[in-house]
Order: sequence, then structure tokens, then C-alpha cells
Amino acid sequence: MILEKIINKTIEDLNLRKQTISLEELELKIKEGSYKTKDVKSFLKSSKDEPIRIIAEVKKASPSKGIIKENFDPISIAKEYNDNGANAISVLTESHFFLGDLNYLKEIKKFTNIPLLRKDFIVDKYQIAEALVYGADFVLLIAKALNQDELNSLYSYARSLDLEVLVEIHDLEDLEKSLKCGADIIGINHRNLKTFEMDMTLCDKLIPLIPRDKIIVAESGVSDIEVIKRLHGIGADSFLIGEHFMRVPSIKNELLKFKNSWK
Ligand SMILES: O=P(O)(O)OC[C@@H](O)[C@@H](O)c1c[nH]c2ccccc12
Repeated sequence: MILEKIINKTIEDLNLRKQTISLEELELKIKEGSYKTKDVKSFLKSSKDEPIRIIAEVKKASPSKGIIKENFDPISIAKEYNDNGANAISVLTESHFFLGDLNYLKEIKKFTNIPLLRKDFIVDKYQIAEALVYGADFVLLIAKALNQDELNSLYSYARSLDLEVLVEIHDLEDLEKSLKCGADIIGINHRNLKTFEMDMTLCDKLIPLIPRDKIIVAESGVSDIEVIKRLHGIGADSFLIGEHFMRVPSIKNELLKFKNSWK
């Protein structure tokens, strides 16, 4: 199963990185440094002035699509996002299946003024401490990849470092887990990470079950202004979009079009 495969590889890599710098050393670095995170919720919550919020993803490849972008330049893509109204940037840092890199975070941090998401398969506190050190403002926790205790403990660890958390769900069981851990930002992933199947009706089923004070992010397979309008209409605040931006001739035009789609 692909999710398990990715997680096994993630743990293997993690153990190697821990030999270079330990969690204790990372935590010391955090204590002695100044790692200030942005107020992520204010960037992601729909408002009257700015109803549609976009989390734009820097994404070279994926296990379901293979290489999405040849001549991938994460820096210039992130600049284009930052300069043209994206509300946050999702940086894939998983290196084997998505061809991401933790160093992209550090580089992108240097010139952006919107929050950065470390998008990875987080199963260990170590990755959360790393996220902060490399410049993330929030991290992804995937409910499907964690049991309740793991989710709770990773969630509170991230919060203790002032990192915000996007908890990703795909069904009712995940939703219950996310609410139990106290998530304020809930991402509904249209893509099933075990089968890669897409279900663009998932928000219709799950949003009515989510308390109104939560921030809702619609994730994956979003490429169409009509879909954005519809999902915004039923309560989605933010849209996490990767592949579509990687394939269009002008990211700027697409961002403008999507952000103004409510008008
Ligand atoms: O490229 P898309 O279909 O617009 O999807 C972006 C994002 O939702 C997707 O990359 C994603 C959502 N959840 C994940 C978890 C791990 C890796 C990747 C993801």
C-alpha cells in the first residue's frame, strides 16, 4: 500500500538525519534561536474582504502522476505565488515519491511574507522540530497515517512550538479523530492516499458535520473556478492547489481568477 510504503521510507530517512543532528540538539537550537511563526489562521480564514483563500503548492512530482513539472524551479514558483495573492505556500518536502526537499523551505522562507506549510508524512516529533528550524509556519498531520494517540501528541507538540497544524481527513473516522485532537484547521483531501481515487463530493458529505468555527481547507484535484465557487458556497475557506498551478502557462492569471471567483 502506497501510504505505508511512503511512511516506511520516511522513517528510514529520519533515522539517518537523526544521526547528523538529534532531536535534543534541534530543540536547543529552537530555544536559543528566534523562530517566530505567522498567524496562520488569519491567512486561511475566509473573510468578507477576501472570501477565497489559496494555499499554493510547490510540487514537482507525485506517486499518482509521476513528474508533473519538468524544469522545476521551486524558488521562482514560490515567488510567483507570493507576489500574486496566494495566502500560503505548501512546500512538499518528501524526497522519494514527491521529489521535494527540506531545503526548499529554507530557501523559500528568505523572500516570502505569507505562511509556509511543511507538507510531508509526519510521524515523529523530530519532523516537527525540523519544520520550525527550516522556516515552516504550519505542518500537515494526516489522520489516516496516525492513530489517535499519535495524532494528539504530535498535534500538541507542534502547538507547543507555536506551529499551526493542518489536520488532513478523508472520511468520517478521520474527522472524528481530528476533532478529538482539537484541530482548528481541517483539510478535506479529495484524494484517497491509499488508492489515489478522487472523490470531489467529499466536502458535501463532511463539511456539514464540521463545527462552524473550524477553518476548512479543500485539498487536491482543484483546477476549476466552478468547483471553487461551489465548495466555497458550502463552507470551504481555503483551497490547496498543486498540480494545476504546475501546468498552467501563467500562475498569476490563475491565482487572480480563483481569488476573484466569488464575485
Ligand atoms: O496537486 P493537487 O491535486 O492540487 O493536490 C495538492 C495537495 O492537496 C496534494 O499534494 C496533497 C494533499 N495531501 C497530501 C498529503 C501528502 C502529499 C501530498 C498531498
